[in-house]
Amino acid sequence: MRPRDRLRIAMQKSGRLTEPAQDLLMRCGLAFRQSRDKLFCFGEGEPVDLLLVRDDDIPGLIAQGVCDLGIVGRNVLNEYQLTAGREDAVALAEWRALGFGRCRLSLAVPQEMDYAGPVCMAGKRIATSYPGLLGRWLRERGIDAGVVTLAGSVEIAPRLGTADAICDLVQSGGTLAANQLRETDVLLESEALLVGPQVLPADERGDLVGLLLKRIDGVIQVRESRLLLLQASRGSLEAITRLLPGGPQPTLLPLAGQPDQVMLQALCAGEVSWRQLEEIKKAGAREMFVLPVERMLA
Ligand SMILES: Nc1ncnc2c1ncn2[C@@H]1O[C@H](COP(=O)(O)OP(=O)(O)OP(=O)(O)O)[C@@H](O)[C@H]1O
Ligand SMILES: O=P(O)(O)OC[C@H]1O[C@H](OP(=O)(O)OP(=O)(O)O)[C@H](O)[C@@H]1O
Ligand SMILES: [Mg+2]
Repeated sequence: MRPRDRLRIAMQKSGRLTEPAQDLLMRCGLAFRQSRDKLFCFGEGEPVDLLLVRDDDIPGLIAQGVCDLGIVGRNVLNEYQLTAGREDAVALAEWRALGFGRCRLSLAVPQEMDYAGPVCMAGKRIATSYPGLLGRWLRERGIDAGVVTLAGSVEIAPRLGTADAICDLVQSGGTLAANQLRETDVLLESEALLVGPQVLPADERGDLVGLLLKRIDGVIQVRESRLLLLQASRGSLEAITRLLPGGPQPTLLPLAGQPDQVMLQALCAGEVSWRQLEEIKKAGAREMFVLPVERMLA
């Protein structure tokens, strides 16, 4: 493989992860110009480019050293790790969990089936696009079942009579319900991940990965953070501080000409609800503001 001085990230060309992955990279300060065929995005500021591909191809592209990082669901990464051949150049690691694309890989059976646990699957046929993950789950439980591998529309297999149960991704459960199926066991909890080689390149690309990881941490941290500002008398501070939702110690600023009054500034780890604000006000706060946080660098 020819050495590269630019970092290359693989992401899904078109699908559920495309928009949130683009949004994440944009929030990390990266901007791109897309090629005509829409398969490549050239990084305009930092030397970081994107390769736009089917999500199933992402782990292989990193393992073969074609890309340095990728954004892909844990379901796809783990399936790859269980089923790929031995041609990989590098072992893969979960560098960051990104908090979007949340779903689970579950076993589901027809609503009318008597299901008293995984042993009921012995001798049955299970349709799935995840033969590696399902096979491991069955092996761990010593269950001998048939695995029918399908590329898509797995939920329809029991109605077509080609399988007795399915193992597929579930989020709201709407697709299962629409196909008269009921979820019985969760095999894997998944979300989008930043995936990369276990050992980072020892050149400029390694430094770029370090920089990107720090920015991603900042983006993830501020995504739900709020900055709470309020005024209060020093006497009510103890009661107010007890009500503050999570986060580091608040900062106190004196108010000019009012020695017993302060302004309090607190970084809250999650949303601050109206109810919480009303409670804090009852404890003596006034002039309260809740502000979104744009950037954070620890
Ligand atoms: N219903 C869902 N809700 C949330 N996340 C999901 C859902 N279904 C799948 N995902 C996650 O999003 C990833 C991409 O899903 P998508 O349906 O776009 O993939 P795909 O059809 O395999 O796309 P591609 O054409 O790239 O192969 C999945 O691998 C999974 O991690
Ligand atoms: O529990 P739910 O909220 O219904 O989501 C689950 C469905 O979402 C995904 O399919 P998708 O909608 O991406 O269709 P596809 O697999 O045919 O691309 C997944 O394969 C399930 O079929
Ligand atoms: Mg796919």
